[in-house]
Amino acid sequence: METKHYNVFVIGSGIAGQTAAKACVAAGLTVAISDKREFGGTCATRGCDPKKILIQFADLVQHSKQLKGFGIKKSPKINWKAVQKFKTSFTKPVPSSTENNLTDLGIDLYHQSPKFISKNEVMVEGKTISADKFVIATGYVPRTLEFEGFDLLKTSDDILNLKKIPKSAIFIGSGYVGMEFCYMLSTLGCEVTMIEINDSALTQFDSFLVDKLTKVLEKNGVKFMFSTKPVALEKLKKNLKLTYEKDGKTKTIKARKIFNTAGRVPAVEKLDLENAGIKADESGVLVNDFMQSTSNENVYACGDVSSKSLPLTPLSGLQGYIAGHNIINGNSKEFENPLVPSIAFTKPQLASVGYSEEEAKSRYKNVLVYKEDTSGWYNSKKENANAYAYKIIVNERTQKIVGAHLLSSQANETINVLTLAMNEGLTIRDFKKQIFTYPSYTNDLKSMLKDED
Ligand SMILES: Cc1cc2nc3c(=O)[nH]c(=O)nc-3n(C[C@H](O)[C@H](O)[C@H](O)COP(=O)(O)OP(=O)(O)OC[C@H]3O[C@@H](n4cnc5c(N)ncnc54)[C@H](O)[C@@H]3O)c2cc1C
Ligand SMILES: NC(=O)c1ccc[n+]([C@@H]2O[C@H](COP(=O)([O-])OP(=O)(O)OC[C@H]3O[C@@H](n4cnc5c(N)ncnc54)[C@H](O)[C@@H]3O)[C@@H](O)[C@H]2O)c1
Repeated sequence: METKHYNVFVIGSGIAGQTAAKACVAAGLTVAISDKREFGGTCATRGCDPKKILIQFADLVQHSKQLKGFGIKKSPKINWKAVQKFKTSFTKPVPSSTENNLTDLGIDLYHQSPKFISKNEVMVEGKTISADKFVIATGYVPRTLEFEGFDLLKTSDDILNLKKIPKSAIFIGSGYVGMEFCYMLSTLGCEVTMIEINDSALTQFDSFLVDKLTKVLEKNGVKFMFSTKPVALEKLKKNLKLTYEKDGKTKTIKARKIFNTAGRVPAVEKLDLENAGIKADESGVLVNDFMQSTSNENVYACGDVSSKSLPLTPLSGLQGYIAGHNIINGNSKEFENPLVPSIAFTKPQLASVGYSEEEAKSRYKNVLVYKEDTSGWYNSKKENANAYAYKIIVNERTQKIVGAHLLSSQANETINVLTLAMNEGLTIRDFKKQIFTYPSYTNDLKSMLKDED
């Protein structure tokens, strides 16, 4: 049987795997990448990028709905087929351009899931491959829900490729994926029900703001069913029927489409990690601060699949860079948990960076909590916005911001300004000295940090 050797064998061609592979090949190492799906990873082909393209059309409709009666006569009619064509013009070229780019750099490509057969060997495409170092960068896959008929559930991949807006849809799980797409479909005319096992949506965000966002989506027509457990799914002629349990009762609900948005888990199943002594749990492949497996020193893991991930694109890229650096130079760069802003792309958007109020209060002796419903402010009123609010947390002793939570139509941009202020250690006074454009949402941030004196 054919055997080949590389210095570095990377599994997964998303941002994490590509970043590690490119660094290694640039340093003169022999490198290969394998992927069992199209090359390019989740973000560019079936995640962040196509999602934002589709959601901007919902934003347009939502914005025009807000201004109906103030000069807008009719909401724009969306040609979904054309929208899909536009989106596909971004996603379709990704696999071939990624493959061409990697090949041009001198990286060998494999198109299958490799399986570890020993500590330093995998089997892929019928070949035994040995490598000095392996990089596992396989990302996340949707969580499998263990109930009868679960295989009828669709995932975010299917939402992104919908041929038409369904008449009705049920989402199971109100995290980032569920909330973004339930906002999109409900705005574009779909009758949406959200089923969530927890007692609220987006539990990783501030509840003062999540409650407001939930109310906005309810106004959009979304029916939220919290503390509800799906237990079985059945196909009818036109619809799907979901059986669920709530308050000790078992009931059913029907819809044209039912989406599994109940979270994503590390993609390690197919790799036979045990043959290489690589340890993984529900957090992913267990790694130390050098992104190196804690149980096999020949192996690094980065991006969503690593146990140190916060599953977001910028962090996955950073971890890929650190893994690559440490393979080339020996373990010398540590992953230091940077401040990571995150955002749910609804309208209004919900963004967050740093500590929650509870975390800040447990960490610092005295904290100042700036919190307000700002729907009466000019920026909100001028677009007849459906909600505008914030919570900013400051360490009273240092007068520095330690957490910021924003609900606004521009939160995806303004959260970055606060991230910069936090990273640079600006005090409230320093921040308020800045001159920003007017009238802008960034300028509002200064008013949110009210003067104490
Ligand atoms: C719908 C959606 C929207 C998102 N929106 C955002 C957003 O707005 N902002 C943001 O920051 N993040 C967003 N994310 C998260 C973001 O996409 C991920 O954090 C990021 O893509 C992770 O990069 P990665 O390189 O670690 O993994 P991925 O990009 O997932 O790459 C992993 C690759 O490994 C391959 N693979 C898996 N198993 C195997 C195997 N056994 N053998 C070979 N190859 C394998 C996969 O096919 C894939 O190509 C979103 C995710 C989803 C699903
Ligand atoms: N805008 C963004 O940055 C963005 C967008 C999409 C995804 N992502 C990344 O992808 C990751 C995964 O996102 P996600 O939305 O898939 O997961 P998530 O973990 O954010 O949300 C999953 C939700 O499903 C619920 N749930 C779990 N099991 C359930 C069940 N049996 N029945 C009903 N509800 C159930 C959970 O309580 C939770 O509210 C996120 O952590 C995020 O980092 C980011």
